[in-house]
Amino acid sequence: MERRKVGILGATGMVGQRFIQLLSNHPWFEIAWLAASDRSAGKTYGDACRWKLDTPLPKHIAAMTMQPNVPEGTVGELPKIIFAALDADIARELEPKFAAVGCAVISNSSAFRMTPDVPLVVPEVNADHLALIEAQASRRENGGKGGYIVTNPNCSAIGLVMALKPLEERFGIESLFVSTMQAVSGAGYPGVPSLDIMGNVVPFIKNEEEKMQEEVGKLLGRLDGRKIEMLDAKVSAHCNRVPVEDGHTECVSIKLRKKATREEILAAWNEFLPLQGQHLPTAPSQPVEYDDGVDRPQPRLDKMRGNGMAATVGRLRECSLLDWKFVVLSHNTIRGAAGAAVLNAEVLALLGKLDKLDVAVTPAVAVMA
Ligand SMILES: NC(=O)C1=CN([C@@H]2O[C@H](COP(=O)(O)OP(=O)(O)OC[C@H]3O[C@@H](n4cnc5c(N)ncnc54)[C@H](OP(=O)(O)O)[C@@H]3O)[C@@H](O)[C@H]2O)C=CC1
Ligand SMILES: N[C@@H](CC(=O)OP(=O)(O)O)C(=O)O
Repeated sequence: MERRKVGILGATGMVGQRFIQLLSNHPWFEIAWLAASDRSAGKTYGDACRWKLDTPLPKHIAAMTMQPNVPEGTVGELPKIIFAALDADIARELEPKFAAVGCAVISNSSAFRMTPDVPLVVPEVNADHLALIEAQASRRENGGKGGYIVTNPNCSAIGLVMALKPLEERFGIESLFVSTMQAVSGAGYPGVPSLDIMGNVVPFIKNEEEKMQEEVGKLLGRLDGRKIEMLDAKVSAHCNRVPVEDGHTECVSIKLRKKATREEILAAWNEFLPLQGQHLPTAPSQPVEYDDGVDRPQPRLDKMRGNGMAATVGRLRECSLLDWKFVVLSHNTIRGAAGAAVLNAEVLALLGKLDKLDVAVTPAVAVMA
């Protein structure tokens, strides 16, 4: 099968680098276009990026020239699929420009997650919400070229909803309380100053608690025609930054609508295999893995389960305030960001939603300075 050409916007950042890592040998997608800020445009990727991952930067990627961060002016053809890893303010300005020329914009940013006609998707949880793309087709600013924006959630919300979805399906969720311990890579590069985080815990991450609370409502909400009915449950989040490199850990207490035994809850997680048989390259075979070790999950030991795409759950026990409590861990830049977006793109490919894009941009004739 010929691989589809893709671009990465924000390619030099922490999430952008994960995109490079996950897409360099992807069987369905081929990296053909890279862009970041104006500071990077015109440089080779190798010169523009401070590569921070523990696998080598592929030589052919290091040699690629960074393109301008707008659809116009690309040297050569603009790919129809753009993975975006930009700060929210920049994403708000740039992502619609790519959708308007007919690209599928697979975004990591929070800019449009709560926009009613933009799907906010974790494929194992709510792939049906991708139908909202059709609602975007009628937007005037999308220019009738079939372009659209699809988003994945906040990195802490992703691990949480993976653990919650099987419980919501079988027992219903009335309320929950979650307290996070979030890795420093979640703040991008260079991120939190070392003197603030070494030997310390910072009990504040800007807008994080609000995002977690509202995104859980949309992710576990019900698609009703062209809108999402939010989940009717109370969600309260405390978010903390801890001196961990990668992997967000979350302590959850939950009240269910229907009583459930420990065995029923474990079965719900174990039997949660919504993508089984779809053969998606990035999908973990067991999306929610329960570990019955007394002191698991731990970021150093468990973040790479399912190639960094599984959520590991442990320490299920009764809660004296609500019904049950447990711990969930997921890799924040893989499952929580780039891997989530790649999996969204794989589902879009499977659904044929990458086939009708009509990208028409006049390529620049001159090679950039
Ligand atoms: N890190 C994480 O765990 C997660 C991050 N996200 C989200 O993903 C997005 C990216 O995060 P992250 O990779 O950590 O951030 P970084 O700060 O590490 O990277 C930011 C990227 O944006 C580029 N950029 C900066 N300014 C502009 C501009 N004006 N135009 C175009 N590109 C620009 C940078 O390019 P340059 O090198 O040229 O400056 C760089 O490629 C954010 O929205 C973040 O909230 C989502 C989930 C998890
Ligand atoms: N704020 C998250 C990462 C992130 O970028 O989240 P969002 O995609 O919602 O902006 C963290 O610090 O760990």
